[in-house]
Amino acid sequence: MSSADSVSDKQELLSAIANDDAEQMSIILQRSPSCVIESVGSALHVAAMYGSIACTEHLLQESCELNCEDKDGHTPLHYAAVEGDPEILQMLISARADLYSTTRDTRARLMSGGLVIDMAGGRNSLHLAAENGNSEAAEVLYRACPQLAELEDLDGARPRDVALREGARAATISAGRKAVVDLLGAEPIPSQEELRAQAQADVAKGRKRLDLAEAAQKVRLAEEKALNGTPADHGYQSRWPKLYGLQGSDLHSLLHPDLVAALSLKADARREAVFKICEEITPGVYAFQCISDGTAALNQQLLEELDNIESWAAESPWQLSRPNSMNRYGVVLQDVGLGAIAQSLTTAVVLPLAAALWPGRFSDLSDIHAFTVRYRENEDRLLDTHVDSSDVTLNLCLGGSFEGGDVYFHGPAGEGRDPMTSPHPGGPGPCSHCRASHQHHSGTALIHLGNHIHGAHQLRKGRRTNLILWCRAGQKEAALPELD
Ligand SMILES: O=C(O)CCC(=O)C(=O)O
Ligand SMILES: [Fe+2]
Repeated sequence: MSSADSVSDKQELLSAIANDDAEQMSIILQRSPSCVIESVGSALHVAAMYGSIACTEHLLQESCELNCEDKDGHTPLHYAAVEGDPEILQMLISARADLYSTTRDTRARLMSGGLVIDMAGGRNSLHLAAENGNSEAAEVLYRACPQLAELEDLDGARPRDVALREGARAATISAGRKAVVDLLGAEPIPSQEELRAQAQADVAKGRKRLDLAEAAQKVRLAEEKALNGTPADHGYQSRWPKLYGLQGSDLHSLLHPDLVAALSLKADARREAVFKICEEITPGVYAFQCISDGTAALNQQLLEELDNIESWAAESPWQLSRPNSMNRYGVVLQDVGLGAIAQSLTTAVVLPLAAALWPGRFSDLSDIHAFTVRYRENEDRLLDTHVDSSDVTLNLCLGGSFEGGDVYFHGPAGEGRDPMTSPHPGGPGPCSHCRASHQHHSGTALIHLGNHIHGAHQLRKGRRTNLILWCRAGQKEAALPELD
């Protein structure tokens, strides 16, 4: 199957399941039996997530793999518990889904579409129903297996504790969580302050575990990359050598004059000027002209340099690795020796803009993951709905000639019921969760918070390359996020 087929099959499969059209779903699955949605998992995951009864029934009759895991280790039963549809849960339980399967500690580091950035590990489906205040779902699970209520997650919390602690993050405990708490035990409920302190401690513990795992992973990767070296270490001749040592001060002559003028002002005046040059396309997402178009503009140079590296790499034993699992045709800037650009752009543009747009929130953005994404026919052509593993993301269009491929934004994760787990139904057609979309042009950029749910529509024609900077605060303790 060509990658173009797989893109449209994936889209059609999603739409069919979202509409609970079992007949259409089965036609697509017959045509592309291995059609999976990378950010979600199998067709059964999607059916569980959308509460699609006919599709779930059909898949179970076809004896699909009941306990298969998505790439973060979640089973369809987990999805059903998070979404809270009691009927779907009952169907999965009757089909003998594994009730004891638990979540892994998950950090959506690799642009995975999906759940919150740090997810506590060791949670069973009753924990997940409790966490989300899905009382009917909790009841179905508890009746099927009372033992689940006694099991602890990796932070030592049982499902009832999770409902209480999650509830403590909001001003008042929701009716759903309260019903779960009452269902799962009669012991006295600790005060809001105590619960909040426990929730805070759990978040800190979980973050520490994930930080350690991630640090170990970083060391392994850095060792691998050091062995591999950069293209220059292997005799690569650069097309634009100046790019490799680019400093913040060099950028001033390369960025759009209005941006440079705004950023050179002091605090209040800067804030005012920043709001003038940034268009807020939906609350918290801003578009602005970052680089003036023209020949030999910074974005053009970078594009040419990356193309040059790629052509050279094709003929060389040097290994070009890709940025993450959702981007098969991009490049990590650091790997090719271009880390200085990311550093300079962050210091000269991202940090001052973020400080002006989200006052008091960012004083440090020193942890940077910079990479490109490229879409074109017969390669990747879209990006599934996801959140970034960043505090702030800069997305700069380097150029190319293309049609389509707009970026769309749902709401921020954790706000209301915007479906972090739900993929976009496909194409730029109506999507009830979409709040805005942005058409890229060479030199324009978006700046947004990493946890704003978003994705990229399918590119219809041509080729587009964007530079993405995922910027995070160094080691600063982040506050417990408010829920509800
Ligand atoms: O523009 C794109 O294709 C990628 C969009 C994205 O994921 C982002 O802005 O973080
Ligand atoms: Fe993104």
